[in-house]
Amino acid sequence: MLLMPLLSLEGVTRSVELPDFSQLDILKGIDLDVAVGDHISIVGRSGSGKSTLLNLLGLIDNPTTGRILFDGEPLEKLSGGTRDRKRGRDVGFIFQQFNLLAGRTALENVMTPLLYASGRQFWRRRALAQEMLDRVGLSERMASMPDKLSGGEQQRVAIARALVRSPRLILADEPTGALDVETGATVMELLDNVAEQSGAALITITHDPNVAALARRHYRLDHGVLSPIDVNRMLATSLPEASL
Ligand SMILES: Nc1ncnc2c1ncn2[C@@H]1O[C@H](COP(=O)(O)OP(=O)(O)OP(=O)(O)O)[C@@H](O)[C@H]1O
Repeated sequence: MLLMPLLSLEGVTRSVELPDFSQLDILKGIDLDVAVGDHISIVGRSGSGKSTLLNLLGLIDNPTTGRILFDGEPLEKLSGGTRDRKRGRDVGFIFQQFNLLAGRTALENVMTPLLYASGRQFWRRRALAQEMLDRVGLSERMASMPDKLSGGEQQRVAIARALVRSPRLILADEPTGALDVETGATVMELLDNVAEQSGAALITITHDPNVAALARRHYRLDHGVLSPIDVNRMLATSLPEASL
C-alpha cells in the first residue's frame, strides 16, 4: 500500500503583478511529494524562487494556480485560523540567522513555541524544552543568553526550538549559511538525526551543494522550475555555485 504524502504540490505556480501591470511568473508548474521521514534538498541560485517556494511549503502563501495538500487535505479549504494552527503545530522553521530572542535564555527560547500549544505540551513546556536542548547537546548551556553562545550553539538552540512541538515538517532555509564549513556540517548532521528520530520530513533549502548532498533526495530550482538532480554528479564535477 502506498503511503499518503505529508505534503503535496500539484502543478503549483506563483505569479506577481509588476508595477507596469506585466506578470512575473516566479514559480512554474511545481510538482512535489514529501513523505514522513523524507529529507529533501532544494538548491538554486539567488533569484531562482527559493524564498517564494519556502513560503508555499511553510503554509504561509497560496499558489496562484495549482494545489497544495497537507495530509491529503487541500489547503485552500482551510480557514485562515485553522491553517495558522496547523502551521504552528506541524511546521518548524530554521533560518540562516538563527532568529533567537535576545535577552532570553536558551531554555526560554526553546519554550517559546510551547506557549502557543495546548494541554500537555503547554503544561510540560519546561521539561519538553529541557529534553530538546539535551538532545542537541546543550544541557549545560540552558541558562545561557544567545550572545554568549557560538554560532553553531545558537543554531542548535534554533533547531531545538523548531523541533520542540514535534512538527511533522521541518523547513531549513540556508541553515548553515552563517556558520563555518566544519560547524555547518556538524549542525546539518545533528539536524538530520533529530529530524529522523522525530519522524519528521526535512526540507533543506540551500545554495551549497555540500549541504544539499546530505539529503536523500535532491532538487534544483532554476528560474522557477523544480527538477530532480543527481547531487553527487554535481559535486564530482565541482560546478561553481553560479551554475547550480
Ligand atoms: N512580490 C514580488 N514582486 C516582484 N518581484 C518579486 C516578488 N517576490 C519575488 N520577486 C522576484 O522573484 C524572483 C524570485 O524571488 P525569491 O525571493 O523567491 O528568490 P530566492 O531564490 O529566494 O533569492 P535569494 O536566494 O537571493 O533570496 C526574484 O527575481 C524576485 O525579485
